[in-house]
Amino acid sequence: MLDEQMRNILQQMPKAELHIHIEGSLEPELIFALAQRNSVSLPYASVDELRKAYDFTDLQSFLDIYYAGASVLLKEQDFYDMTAAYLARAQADNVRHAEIFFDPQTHTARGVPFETVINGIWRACQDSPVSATLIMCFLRHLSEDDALATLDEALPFRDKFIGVGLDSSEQGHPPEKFCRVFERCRQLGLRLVAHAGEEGPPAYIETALDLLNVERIDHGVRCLEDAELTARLAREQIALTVCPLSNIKLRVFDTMDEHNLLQLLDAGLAVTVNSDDPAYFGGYINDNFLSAFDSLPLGVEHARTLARNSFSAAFLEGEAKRGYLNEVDRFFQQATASKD
Ligand SMILES: Nc1ncnc2[nH]cnc12
Ligand SMILES: [Zn+2]
Repeated sequence: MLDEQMRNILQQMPKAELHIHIEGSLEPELIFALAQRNSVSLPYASVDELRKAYDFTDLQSFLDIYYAGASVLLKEQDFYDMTAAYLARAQADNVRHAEIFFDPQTHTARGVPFETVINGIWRACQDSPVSATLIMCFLRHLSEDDALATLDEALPFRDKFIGVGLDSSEQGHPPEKFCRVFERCRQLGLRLVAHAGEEGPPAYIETALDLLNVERIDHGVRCLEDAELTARLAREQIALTVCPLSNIKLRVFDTMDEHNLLQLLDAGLAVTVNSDDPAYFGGYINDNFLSAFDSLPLGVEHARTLARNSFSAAFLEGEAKRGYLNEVDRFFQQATASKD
């Protein structure tokens, strides 16, 4: 059991969230409200029935329901409301900065214009006291040509997103499928990340680094299966955006006691803790911290490291980054002062 002081530290420490799919923050209540507002019919009779369907066996079983949930998003205001709800929840968890993924192809394939998606999400970010930037993800189960066409559609809005990522079904869709589009993005000065080593093998982490030139790996927990790769990730301080509750819900690990978060930290990796798809996986970022610290032998020093890592790995300007890191250091000085 976590003691009161540790709970308070985890909840109150300033933190950045670097792995959150905005469509994965769509709570069942909002799905039903938007379905009614937009006259979309859902294959579930009630919020409770929908929630009961959140019993996943792997990544694909989740993605099927996640894409169905996103079908209620049609108007710019829908994207605004979803993003505003996430940012309010993040603020309550003392998130100071969020780098938010969005999946435009999920919406443009249904006939929703790209500008509707990005303008709604972006406007909510502008209106929030939480610092928030956007990372556009390409769906890896679709073709690279589709990703290239999406990039073309996105370019008129280049000032509204800072980077690109790669998500959706990992197995059978290796990073190298997207070499050309990532190279174009690199030349455009976009920051690069990719999901790798969630369900896919450690080799996908290597190719994401070497062939896509990504700067951070989303998930990456399977890296420990390859000692050389682990040593490289530690040496180069490549950040891993780990999502503990997601990994349990999608059965990457059977239970939180078996999660490898502590081994990753002990290997000297630049680990961060994040929520992934909080509406589907049983909690927001603080729930992820609380659950992991409750089940694993992690203490105050680990919390400090994870809070610092979240800002160090963020795509922030030097001065802003130093400001947040100082805030973390002051927080931990005060939080631990009473014990000295
Ligand atoms: N955990 C995850 N892995 C891959 N694609 C995703 N899209 C939303 N959540 C995802
Ligand atoms: Zn993810």
